[in-house]
Amino acid sequence: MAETTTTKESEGTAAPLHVAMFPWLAVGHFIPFLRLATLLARRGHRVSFLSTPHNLSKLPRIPAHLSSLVALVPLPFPDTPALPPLAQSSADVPNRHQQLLKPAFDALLPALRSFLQSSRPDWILYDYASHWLPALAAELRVPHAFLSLFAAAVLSFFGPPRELASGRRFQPAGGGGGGDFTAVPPWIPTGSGLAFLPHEVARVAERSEARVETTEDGVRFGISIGESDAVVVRTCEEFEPEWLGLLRELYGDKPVLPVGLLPPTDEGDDDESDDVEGREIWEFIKDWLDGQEANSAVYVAFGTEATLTGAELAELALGLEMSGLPFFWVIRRPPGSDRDDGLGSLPRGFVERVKGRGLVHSGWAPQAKILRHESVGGFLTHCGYNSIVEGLSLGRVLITFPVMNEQGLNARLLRAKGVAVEVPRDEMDGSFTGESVAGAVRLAMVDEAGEPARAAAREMKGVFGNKEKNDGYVDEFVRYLKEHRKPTDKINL
Ligand SMILES: O=c1ccn([C@@H]2O[C@H](COP(=O)(O)OP(=O)(O)O[C@H]3O[C@H](CO)[C@@H](O)[C@H](O)[C@H]3O)[C@@H](O)[C@H]2O)c(=O)[nH]1
Repeated sequence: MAETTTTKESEGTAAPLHVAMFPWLAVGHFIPFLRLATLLARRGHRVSFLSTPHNLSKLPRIPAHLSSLVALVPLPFPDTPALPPLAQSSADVPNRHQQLLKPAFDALLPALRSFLQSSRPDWILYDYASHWLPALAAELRVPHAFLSLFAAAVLSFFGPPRELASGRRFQPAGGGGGGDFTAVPPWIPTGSGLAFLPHEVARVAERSEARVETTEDGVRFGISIGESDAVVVRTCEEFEPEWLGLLRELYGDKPVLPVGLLPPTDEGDDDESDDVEGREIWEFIKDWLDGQEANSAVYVAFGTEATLTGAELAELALGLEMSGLPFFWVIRRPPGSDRDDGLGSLPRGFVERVKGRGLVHSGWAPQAKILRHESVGGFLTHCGYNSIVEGLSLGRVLITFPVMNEQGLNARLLRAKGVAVEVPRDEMDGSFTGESVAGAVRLAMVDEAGEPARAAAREMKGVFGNKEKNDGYVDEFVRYLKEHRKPTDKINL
């Protein structure tokens, strides 16, 4: 085939970029990708945000004045009879069936290829799961960067990309692999304590129950990192200097670029509640928050993927009741069930007993807005990275209750940074008592012994919530993208 070389209209560092973004099928991934999309659009760059139609229809609103710069590009979701209708993201699928989404995600490759061939973006930013994307982008000569929604400490824990891509890192240590996730790996300082607890590993293993023939996550990670042109990490030098340093050593020549923490802004970029129902929910919550004293209430939420067992919900409820403190608790509706509001496991009479002091909400709640309310002092969280960023960007002390994925590592990182109090649990089976919840909540929120954690969390606001610093990282990232875009565009005819 003949190859012609054309000069791009956009050539030169002054011209705006066209950046494609392709997140994994998870709400906790759409939100930060979209936040970065908005930040690029604010700087005059064009973004193509690629996902499946149902996921795109549920994204938070893009500010009206930027919407012409952010194109939502639908990629048809393949027919997957094993999944419930319209289940196109991890929030719609129970944990044990999560892996069913992977083959469906992989089947988006041909549509992505067509998009890249016809649109020829300057860059594509992709997530950990599309291990096939770097080869595709390289073939089409599209610069491609892996956008890590995981902290540098977490990436460091998983180790060098070659080891990950070989599949050895995620194999049990006894079977010849390096995968004892409960041990601090040899390339990490032992004193860091960065490792999973046995019960956290068991929760992750639940996923294998569905027995889906698909590339395992470690391999996806390894190839996504190893074959990228650059690794972009949602973090900053001020929060993770030691881990960014180690990551650069582990990744060799690969550029490692911190993009800042991508916190929610108070400029309405994350305003999900522009529909009537959303506005009503917020009014209701705000009324309750307005009635609490400043810094007094605990916000309790576990993200979009974790489903707690009935026993865990019941014990948490007892703990919140025993703490004697005001709380606002968001309970997620179990995926795949229209009628179950998730409240059935709460102890009998609990809602009435805590009435006035504690409020339980079933379903979606505007988390970023709630955390911004001055009544909220602390956040009992599953340690999803978005929740951590949102809480610390407002200086809220964290009470950690990791459930799955990398959340255990996040909890260890927060403990090392001194900004959190972890709910004590049995290391082997994860069990805990209401007393341990109440103790952790009171320590974080009111006890004198918890003041250092509260002070450290307040201080983190200056890092996580620092607009100027975070903007600086995005500016630096944009500069890199501009400097490393392809000056000419080769088109195969
Ligand atoms: O009722 C809700 C529920 C969630 N959110 C928002 O949804 C996001 C949830 O993100 P996160 O806190 O990270 O939780 P998950 O979506 O459960 O997190 C998944 O994605 C994260 C980022 O990769 C990982 O750290 C987690 O382990 C993984 O479970 C946040 O922006 C929340 O503000 C709401 O606004 N309202």
